[in-house]
Amino acid sequence: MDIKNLTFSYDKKKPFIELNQLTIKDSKITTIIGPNGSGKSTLLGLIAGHLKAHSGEVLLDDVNIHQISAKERAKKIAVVHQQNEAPEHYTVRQLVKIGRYPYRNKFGQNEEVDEQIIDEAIEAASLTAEEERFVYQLSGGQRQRAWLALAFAQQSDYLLLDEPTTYLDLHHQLDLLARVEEKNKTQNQTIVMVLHDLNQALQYSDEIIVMDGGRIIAQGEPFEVMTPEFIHKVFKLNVLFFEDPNGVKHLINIK
Ligand SMILES: Nc1ncnc2c1ncn2[C@@H]1O[C@H](COP(=O)(O)OP(=O)(O)OP(=O)(O)O)[C@@H](O)[C@H]1O
Repeated sequence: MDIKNLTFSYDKKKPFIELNQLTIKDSKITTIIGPNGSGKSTLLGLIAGHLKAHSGEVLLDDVNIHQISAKERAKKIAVVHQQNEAPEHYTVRQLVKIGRYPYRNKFGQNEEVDEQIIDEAIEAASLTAEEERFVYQLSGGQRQRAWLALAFAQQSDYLLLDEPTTYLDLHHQLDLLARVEEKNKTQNQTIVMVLHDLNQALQYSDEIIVMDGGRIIAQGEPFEVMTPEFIHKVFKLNVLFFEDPNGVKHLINIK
């Protein structure tokens, strides 16, 4: 995915997002970090094709994203938002089935294949025991995983996740990230996610994009980009690296 000369603003007077050039690497996990209001969700909305740039373009295989029909786009890009409104009285399975709609055509659909893909998506999100429950009956964490299962069922090239761990306890945060990582590793799905937790960004990403004031101020491998000096500059945090007994480095906050 390539982004060229992109500008976007919520109020027409002054561009908020201004990006000259950005390439999202295929089959990698890219995480967007940055302070509140820096434009992370807006960038994700532009990449997803939910927002229209004022100038410039988002290219998928050299085709402008807005020239791709909504149905074709849904085969290429799946999005899980921070808050997702489930249709009332849908069971988990019915919700996940929505992920197969883009594959319907005038000849119908191969129901058997679809059912198998839905089974796998529900399994990958660890919701098999919940599949006949109504979505409104689920806990916040289970609900988030139901949306993830829907996105898995889309079998898209790209999976975009906007702060997917926000409503989850730590165990479920790590569980969700592990499931996403598994999809990336086993199916080469390109992942673009927004995370607030800097350690999670460090541990789960191949590439980091740092935003501030609507611009990308750094991009690269996590440990190259996220130095204590840089984190202090962007997030006004005093941090240092701590190496755990397994040799994994973590950022810790100091006074
Ligand atoms: N629908 C909207 N209409 C008008 N302004 C908006 C809209 N959505 C976001 N903004 C503004 O655009 C700016 C960037 O918002 P955005 O949600 O992209 O930031 P973010 O980096 O994702 O923030 P956070 O970390 O708080 O989620 C903010 O100043 C916000 O108030």
